[in-house]
Amino acid sequence: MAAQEYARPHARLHLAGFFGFGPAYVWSRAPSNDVYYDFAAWRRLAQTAERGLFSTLFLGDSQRLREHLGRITDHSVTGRPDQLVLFAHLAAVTERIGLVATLNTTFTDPADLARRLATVDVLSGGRAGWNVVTTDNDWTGENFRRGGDVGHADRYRHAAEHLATVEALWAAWPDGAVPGDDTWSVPGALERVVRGVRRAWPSLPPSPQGQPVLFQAGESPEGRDFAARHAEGIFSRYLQFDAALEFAADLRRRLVAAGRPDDDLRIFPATRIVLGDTESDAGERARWFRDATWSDRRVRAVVEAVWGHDLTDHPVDGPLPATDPVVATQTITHGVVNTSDRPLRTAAAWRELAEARGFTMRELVLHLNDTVEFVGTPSSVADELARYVRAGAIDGLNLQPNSVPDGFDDVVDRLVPALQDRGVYRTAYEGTTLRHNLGLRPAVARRHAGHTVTTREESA
Ligand SMILES: Cc1cc2nc3c(=O)[nH]c(=O)nc-3n(C[C@H](O)[C@H](O)[C@H](O)COP(=O)(O)O)c2cc1C
Repeated sequence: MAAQEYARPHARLHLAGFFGFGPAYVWSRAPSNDVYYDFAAWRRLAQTAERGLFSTLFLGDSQRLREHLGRITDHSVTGRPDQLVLFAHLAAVTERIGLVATLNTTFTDPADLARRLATVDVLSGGRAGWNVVTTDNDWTGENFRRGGDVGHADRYRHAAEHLATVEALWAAWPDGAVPGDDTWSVPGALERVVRGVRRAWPSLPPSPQGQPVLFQAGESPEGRDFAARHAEGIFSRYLQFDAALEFAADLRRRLVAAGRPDDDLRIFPATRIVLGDTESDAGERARWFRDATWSDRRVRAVVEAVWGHDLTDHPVDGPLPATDPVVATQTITHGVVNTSDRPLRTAAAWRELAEARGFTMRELVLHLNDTVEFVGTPSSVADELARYVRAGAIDGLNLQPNSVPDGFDDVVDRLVPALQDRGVYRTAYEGTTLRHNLGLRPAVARRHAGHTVTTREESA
């Protein structure tokens, strides 16, 4: 496609330093798992990302250790530091990069979350973001007073109410009002937020970006509509080119239906990038990362999660087990990657696929976990990313480092200059806030003068 034929010939790519929790080379081959709790490693990653003019850091969340066959497992990252505490530290050693935390609306309290997020936003000079998730499992719920699972529709209803309260609290402190100033201390200057029969008061003034930037992650029609109504960014799963284009078009339609401009939201799927001196060098590195990520033990764990019992003696380079899954012990609450609540059906589908394609157990698991990655020379990867961005398929990437703590080095040193040469990447931060650097308008909830502060009429 010639440059002038693109839907957005002048669009620019945003990079986000992302840390997921699936099976990953990054944690399995790091000098030790302790690197996840080592501040020096986080600082190095954050400062490298900022040197590479990344728009933001972006952390996923999981609030409970995972289980496999009834026992705590280390097949995925074990434990995660509290994101806002980590970001408070990282804000002190960075200047411009954004700090987007994934926090759920199902198990948190709005006033508490509003205050903690506003604290990071104010202390970082307006660099905070909130990836609003609903968290869809009861094994996370077990760690919270609210407990258990909440049905899908209820989760989104609850999320809308939670978010409305948080935004009302953020908006209730008048812009420019300073403690000590007469306009601030007079009764009624600070607005009270009424939520049901309860009252809440704001804790902090707004940061230079007004309020944290809102992201959303959830892909059902309800999730997409929630994003179209409230969010300014979305963490998506769609990266195959046509699927990404279709997803973007669907979201733009929903934005317009929600009364917003169709360029009001940034789309960030997650991926990895593997660079090499030649295409074949890059391909070899990608295969090496894949093999290092998918140890025999991890391959077996994916199958065990469906079959429901230990398969230690089953060779991973042979066919799937001939026996059927042990149905009774397998439920979605086990919380291991790829868990299924319909083991017999999943096993039948996997067998059919493996037989049709002649897959061993390992080949099947690799096939099922095959995600779109950008593998090539800096120049070929930059060309491909420019195509995605200019066609309007994506706005940014949640980029997983391939190793810790040096995982962003080659992207920053080799890919970023190639993207800049093509005019598809910034050469300096445009501003000091995350909102400014993502090219966003004021938050949806703050657009209209005299925005609503009261989320529900106070009952008598
Ligand atoms: C790309 C993506 C990333 C997500 N990341 C998280 C996460 O880090 N933590 C979390 O608790 N839930 C996460 N979720 C779960 C969602 O918040 C939501 O509960 C789930 O996707 C079910 O909603 P849906 O049917 O609208 O997709 C993620 C969902 C998607 C699609």
